[in-house]
Amino acid sequence: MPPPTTSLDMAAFQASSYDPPFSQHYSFLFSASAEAEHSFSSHESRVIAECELPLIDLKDLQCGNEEERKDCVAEIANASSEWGFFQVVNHGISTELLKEIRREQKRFFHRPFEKKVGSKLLNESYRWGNPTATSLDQFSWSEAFHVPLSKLAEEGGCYEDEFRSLRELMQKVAGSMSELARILAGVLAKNLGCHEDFFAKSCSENTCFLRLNRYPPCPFSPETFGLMPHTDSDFLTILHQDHVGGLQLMKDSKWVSIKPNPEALIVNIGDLFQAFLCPLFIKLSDVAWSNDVYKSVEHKVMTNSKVERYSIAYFLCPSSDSIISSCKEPSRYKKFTFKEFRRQVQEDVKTTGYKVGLSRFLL
Ligand SMILES: C=C1C[C@]23C[C@@]1(O)CC[C@H]2[C@@]12CC[C@H](O)[C@@](C)(C(=O)O1)[C@H]2[C@@H]3C(=O)O
Ligand SMILES: O=C(O)CCC(=O)C(=O)O
Ligand SMILES: [Fe+2]
Repeated sequence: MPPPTTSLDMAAFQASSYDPPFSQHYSFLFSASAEAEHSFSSHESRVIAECELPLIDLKDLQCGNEEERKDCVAEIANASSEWGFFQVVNHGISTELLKEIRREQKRFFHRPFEKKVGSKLLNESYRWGNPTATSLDQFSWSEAFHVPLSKLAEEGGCYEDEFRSLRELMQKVAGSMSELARILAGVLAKNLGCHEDFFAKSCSENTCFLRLNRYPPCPFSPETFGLMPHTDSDFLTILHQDHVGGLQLMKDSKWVSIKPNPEALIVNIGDLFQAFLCPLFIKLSDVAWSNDVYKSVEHKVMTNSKVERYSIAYFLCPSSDSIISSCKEPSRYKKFTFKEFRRQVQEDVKTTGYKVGLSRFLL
């Protein structure tokens, strides 16, 4: 069936009972006129290069000799500065567990839409589309459960019996990803002259999130975003994408797509690590450094018209009152807390339709 091009055709597009009603609620975004006006050229995504992210084998980090360990640390630090992204194998999370949670995630998202949006499933963490979108490039053709880990631990946290297994799997995956994030953040912090356990202390189970993403097939322009371009509002993200593909990152001012690798987990630097400046009182070396050593890089997800896509993301976040960057020399950013950062992001998304992020806090 050719993709519908007018709002009339759109109504004919039969979404499944579990798909969010994107067409009905956002028809004004997809009507022919809106589409004609919207120049997708700014996010030209037709012919783009596919890249292999830097692939880092973590076995050298834990059981390699000193030389291999140092090489592994250097690979992690270099990729975080040059790409802002890398992928890791021998990360300690079993492929079987990741396959199992994708099965349960699919079963969970395939519940009727009304059930997902109406009930308190996963503590009202459900979100879909983008209610403030006024144009296609502010819209995300996806649905997600953005779950605070603190809620995952709560007994009886609005889980229906038939999804107890999903909750248990989420706890297992969150636990493993937390451990991996702590190790990687420790390596990156130490490379900045900071205590290795700085993040273990400022990011606890109560401040981090696990996000389940589903990207339904999209029958409209192949340039519709599954998730609009953004940088992550955290220190570090650990991401498992399934075999479908669609994730792209900005590299040398061009979008490049990231080839799915079922054995690997993707790691990307968030805004907070880019702005991070080790509090001087625990700076362990006189390394001359400032912020922006590691790069929080813009990325997006593109839809496809054929198959749904799933991903699961772990966000390493500090407590709301954590100070991210002091304005002491040589910081490029004024002093701000995570709470101020998130509030500014939400205000910008509401008023402009886009996240502005770190540039709001430049000195
Ligand atoms: C890490 C995150 C940043 C984000 C919320 C999220 O937890 C995952 C998606 C991100 C995104 C992408 C589109 C928008 O820019 C945004 C405001 C949103 O609604 O989801 C950002 C979020 C953010 O920066 O807070
Ligand atoms: O689904 C993906 O591959 C990326 C998701 C993402 O960027 C996010 O949840 O912040
Ligand atoms: Fe992201």
